[in-house]
Amino acid sequence: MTDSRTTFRPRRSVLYMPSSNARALEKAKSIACDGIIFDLEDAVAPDAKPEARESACAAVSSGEYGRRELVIRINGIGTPWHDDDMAGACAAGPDAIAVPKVNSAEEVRQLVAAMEKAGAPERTTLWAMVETPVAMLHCEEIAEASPRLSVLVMGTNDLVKELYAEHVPGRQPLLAGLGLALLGARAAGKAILDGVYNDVKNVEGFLAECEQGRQMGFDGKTLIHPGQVEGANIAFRPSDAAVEDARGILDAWEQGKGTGVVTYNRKMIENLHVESAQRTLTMHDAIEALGQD
Ligand SMILES: CC(C)(COP(=O)(O)OP(=O)(O)OC[C@H]1O[C@@H](n2cnc3c(N)ncnc32)[C@H](O)[C@@H]1OP(=O)(O)O)[C@@H](O)C(=O)NCCC(=O)NCCSC(=O)C[C@H](O)C(=O)O
Ligand SMILES: [Mg+2]
Repeated sequence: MTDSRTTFRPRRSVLYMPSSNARALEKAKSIACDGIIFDLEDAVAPDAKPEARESACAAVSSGEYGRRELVIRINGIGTPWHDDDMAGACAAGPDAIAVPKVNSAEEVRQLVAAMEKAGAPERTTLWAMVETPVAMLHCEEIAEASPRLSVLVMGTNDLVKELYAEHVPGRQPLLAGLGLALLGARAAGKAILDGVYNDVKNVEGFLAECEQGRQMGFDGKTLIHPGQVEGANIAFRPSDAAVEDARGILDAWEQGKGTGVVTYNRKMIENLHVESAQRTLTMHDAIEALGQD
């Protein structure tokens, strides 16, 4: 269904919002994020869950969020709200349904079967949140369990909790998990989003984490506050220099046609660099087509 190697949808900035927060739901219509996750899980108190579910489904059906990718994060398998959330989300037909704490390929297949049984539209994909040690150790099989699964999402708060680790600059305690999840997603040809940065007032720390996430290979970052959107949009788009380099590489390759290896800016260029350059330009064009930033 979706293969991040052959299709590209910008997911630089994907903003969570509590679906119980009417002001946030309204504000998000004008926030320049690539995607919105209407949360029914951790950001919503148990008493508020039924009303939040209705609000999230109404928001998705409203057509008022423009070109943004709309995702409903339902409560996890085994919780008292899961079945009603799944039924409501499938009827609303968002771009995707995100499910927290997915731990195995079997759970992915169970979720996809539930989506089919509930009549989710074909275009609604599954996003699996990976946020436990057991998920880190099974990311490849989770990612490849179904063509309907399009995106893995890091849940770094839960992962820190489960590891008895700490949130520190540079995220050393999380690097093994982040790396395993990236390997699993890419091996299966799926997109993968980095986790959230909790300190909403710490711009420097946030931007450093965006930079790290992009360097590692994440497609974008999940966010918790509107103030984080612009930084993520810039960090995860190809820079002007990267676009110029990509064009230069393609030109140099074209001129040296048939030689198998050329140089550009004194550096060796082989077919693999040409493929990377093409990906950079595909990303650039897709972001330009959004008509913002
Ligand atoms: C973190 C917040 C609680 C901060 O809230 P607040 O102090 O009210 O922020 P501001 O006063 O600066 O808000 C300014 C305006 O922006 C709107 N706003 C705030 N956050 C959002 C948002 N996420 N989406 C849309 N709009 C938002 C406010 O309503 C203000 O609007 P206005 O009054 O009209 O000017 C808060 O930002 C927040 O609740 N964030 C989301 C929290 C959330 O969704 N958490 C769950 C997901 S994170 C997670 O669990 C990941 C994973 O599972 C893991 O394990 O890591
Ligand atoms: Mg979580």
